[in-house]
Amino acid sequence: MPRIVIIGGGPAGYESALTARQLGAEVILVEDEGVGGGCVLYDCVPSKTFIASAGGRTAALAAGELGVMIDDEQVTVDLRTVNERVEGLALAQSLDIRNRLELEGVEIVAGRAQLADSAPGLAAHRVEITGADGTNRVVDTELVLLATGASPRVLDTAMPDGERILTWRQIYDLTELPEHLIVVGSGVTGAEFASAYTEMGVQVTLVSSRDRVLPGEDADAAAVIEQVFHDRGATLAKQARAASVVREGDGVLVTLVDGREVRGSHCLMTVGSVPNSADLGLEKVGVETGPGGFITVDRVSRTNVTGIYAAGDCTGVLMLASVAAMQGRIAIWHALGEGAPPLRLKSVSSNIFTHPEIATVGVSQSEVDNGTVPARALLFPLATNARAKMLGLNEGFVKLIVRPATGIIIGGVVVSPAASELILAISVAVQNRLTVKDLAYSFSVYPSLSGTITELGRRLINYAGDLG
Ligand SMILES: Cc1cc2nc3c(=O)[nH]c(=O)nc-3n(C[C@H](O)[C@H](O)[C@H](O)COP(=O)(O)OP(=O)(O)OC[C@H]3O[C@@H](n4cnc5c(N)ncnc54)[C@H](O)[C@@H]3O)c2cc1C
Ligand SMILES: NC(=O)c1ccc[n+]([C@@H]2O[C@H](COP(=O)([O-])OP(=O)(O)OC[C@H]3O[C@@H](n4cnc5c(N)ncnc54)[C@H](O)[C@@H]3O)[C@@H](O)[C@H]2O)c1
Repeated sequence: MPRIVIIGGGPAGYESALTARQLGAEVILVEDEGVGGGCVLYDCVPSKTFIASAGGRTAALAAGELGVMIDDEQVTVDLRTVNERVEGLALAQSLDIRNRLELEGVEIVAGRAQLADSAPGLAAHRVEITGADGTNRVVDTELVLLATGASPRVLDTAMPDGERILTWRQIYDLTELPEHLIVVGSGVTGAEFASAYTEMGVQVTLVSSRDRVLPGEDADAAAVIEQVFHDRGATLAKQARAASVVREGDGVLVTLVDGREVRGSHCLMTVGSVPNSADLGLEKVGVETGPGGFITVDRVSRTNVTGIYAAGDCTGVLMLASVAAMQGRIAIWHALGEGAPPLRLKSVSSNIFTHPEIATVGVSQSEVDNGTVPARALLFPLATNARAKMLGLNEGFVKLIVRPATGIIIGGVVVSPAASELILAISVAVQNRLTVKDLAYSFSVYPSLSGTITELGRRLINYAGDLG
C-alpha cells in the first residue's frame, strides 16, 4: 500500500486524504491549526457565517416593504452572539471533517511538517514532523502533497494590532461593532466584509487602489455593488492606495499614497494573501516557486520534483476552496495512476457573498470585450422578473456569454440573492456545452428568479442573426 504524507488539512489536504483512502493508500495528514485548515477555521466558513447574520438584519429592515412592520430601532446586532456563532460553527465543521477522516482511516497528526531530504533530486522523500506536543518524527515516503494554504498579507506600514488594525482573521475578536470601519483593499475579501458591515449598520469606508470596487470581476456586477454600497451609506475611496495605517487616539488613521487621509475607529486590512511556502524545506528538495513564493505546479498538481505534488492556495492557481479540493483530488488520482483529468479552470464557478451576491462561471465579459474570445454577451435585468418583484428585489441581473453561430453557452454572471445557487444552471450548461436553445426549451418554475435564465436563452435565440 503506497504511503502519502499530506501537509495541511484545508480543503486541498482533507479532500485529497479522502481520495487517497478511497484508493487504498496509507495517509498521514499533518495539520498545525486544526482540521479544515484556514478555510474552515479562519477564512471562508467564518466569513460566510458572519455574512449570514448580516443578511438577517437586512431582511428584518426590508420586511416593511412586504407589509411586515418591524421597528427599525429594535433591529439590533449582538456582536458577541454573532461571533460566538461564527466560532462555534467553524469548530463544529472542523470536527465533522475530523470525524470523517478518522472514520476513513486517515492518520491525523497535530503539528508542523517540513521536507527533510538529505539532497535535492531524490526519488524517495523524508518528512520531519514536529508535533504540537513537542515530539519529533521522521516519515519516509514516496509521495508528498503540499497543501499548506496562504495567510493574510501584512504591510510593514500597517501592522495589525488585533484591536483596531485588524486582519480578517482577527475581526471576530471584536466585542462591539466598530463605529467607522475602514476596509483597505477592494478585492473579494474587502468587498464581502464591507458589504456585511454595512448591512450590520456600521459606517464603512472602502479604500480601493483602483477606480472601482472588485477590479478583477465583471464590471456590470461591480457597478451594482457600488450602487448598493452607496445606497446603504458606505463610502468608496477610489484610486486610493493605502501607504500606512496607524493608531491615532481612539481610532485609526489611514494615509493614502497621494497624501489623502481617512480616519475611522477601526481598519480591516484585506490586501491579499501570501502562500505558506516558507519553512517547508522546499529549497532542500529543489521544489520551484514562482513570483510571490507560490509553489509552481502543472495541471495535474505536480511540482518539478518527482513524487512531490502541491494543491490549493499555496500554488496560487485560483484561490477558491473548490479549486483547492479539485487540485488535491487530481494530485492523488495522478500519483496513484488513476488517469487524472487535468484541472480545467474554464468551468469553475465562484461567488462573491456581497448583498446581492455575484456568481460567475466560464468566460468573462472582459475576455469578450478585449477580443480574446469571440462571443456575444447579453444582460437581462431581474427587474421585470415576477418573483423578483414579489420579493421586493430592485437590483440584479443575469448575463450569458455565448459563442456565435453555434449558440453554445461559454460563460455567465448572476447578480441576485442566492446567486451562488442560481449559477449552477449556467455552470451545467458551460460544462456540457449546452446551447441557448437548450436553455430556452428548459422549464423553469413560475414564478422564480431562474426564470430569467431561461428567458435569456429565449432572447438569445431571437438574436440568432447576430449570433452568426
Ligand atoms: C476571507 C476569505 C473568505 C473566503 N471565502 C471563500 C468562499 O466563500 N468560497 C471559496 O471557494 N473560497 C473562499 N476563500 C478561499 C478559500 O478559503 C481558500 O481557497 C482555501 O482555504 C484554500 O484551501 P487550502 O487547503 O489550500 O488551504 P487552507 O484552507 O489555508 O489550509 C491549509 C492549512 O495548512 C496548514 N499548514 C501550513 N503550513 C503547515 C505545515 N508546515 N505543517 C502543517 N500544517 C501546515 C495551515 O495552517 C492551514 O491550516 C476565502 C478566503 C478568504 C481569505
Ligand atoms: N467568496 C469567495 O469565494 C472568496 C472570498 C474571499 C476571498 N476569496 C479568494 O481569495 C483570494 C484573495 O482575495 P482577496 O480579496 O483577499 O485578495 P486580492 O489580492 O484579490 O485583493 C486585494 C486587493 O487589495 C488591493 N490592495 C493591495 N494593496 C493595497 C493598498 N496598499 N491599498 C489599497 N488597496 C490595496 C489590491 O489591488 C487588490 O485589489 C481571491 O482569489 C479570492 O477569489 C474568495
